[in-house]
Amino acid sequence: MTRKQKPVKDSFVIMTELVLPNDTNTLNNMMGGRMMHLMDIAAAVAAQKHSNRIVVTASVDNVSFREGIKLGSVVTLQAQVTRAFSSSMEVHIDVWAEDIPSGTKFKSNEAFFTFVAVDQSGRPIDVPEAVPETPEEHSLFEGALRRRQLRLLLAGRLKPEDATELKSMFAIE
Ligand SMILES: CCCCCCCCCCCCCCCC(=O)SCCNC(=O)CCNC(=O)[C@H](O)C(C)(C)COP(=O)(O)OP(=O)(O)OC[C@H]1O[C@@H](n2cnc3c(N)ncnc32)[C@H](O)[C@@H]1OP(=O)(O)O
Repeated sequence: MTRKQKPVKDSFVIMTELVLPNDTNTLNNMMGGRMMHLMDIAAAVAAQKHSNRIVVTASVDNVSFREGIKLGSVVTLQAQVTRAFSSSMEVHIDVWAEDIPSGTKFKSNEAFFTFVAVDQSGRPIDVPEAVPETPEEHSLFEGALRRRQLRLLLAGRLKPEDATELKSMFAIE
């Protein structure tokens, strides 16, 4: 049976939040854990839109915090599936922080999340293929295999000798 295909853009999610006092530390900057919570939700909704299934977070790649986000800032999260494998989907997320009174805006975070679509019993279930269309979507799609091998290697789920895509990056002619 041929697998259903869906354009990656159909999974696009945009979420806007205001940084409130409960979200901040004693320096009045947004707490990292609160940011990761928002990122998890936005990325999960993108994976749900692609799969039309319940999804669980399987892994989160490196998340770095470049600059503090002040109380009262507006945070905008943009998430989209980059590639689907069998039951898993990689989601790319960009986060922007904006201080509206001063008119300043900067990109505060970027990350890749992996979600797995599951059935009612929590067992992994196949998802549609994700089809990239724009040059940026193609670039994220191509890199997804390499990133998948790296995260599965680090999770002890892939043997180094099977990480062919990764090895090809370091192959010496
Ligand atoms: C009806 C109402 C709907 C609800 C409407 C409301 C929704 C409103 C939206 C809000 C949404 C919030 C969403 C929060 C989402 C959580 O926070 S969920 C809580 C945190 N996460 C968990 O509890 C997950 C716990 N882990 C597990 O359940 C299992 O390990 C997993 C992830 C299902 C994998 O199960 P497994 O038995 O190891 O399966 P296995 O066949 O070996 O692997 C399956 C796939 O997982 C991949 N995988 C496994 N481990 C990893 C890893 N470490 N890294 C990357 N990929 C991995 C495999 O590569 C494989 O991929 P494919 O080759 O199939 O593409």
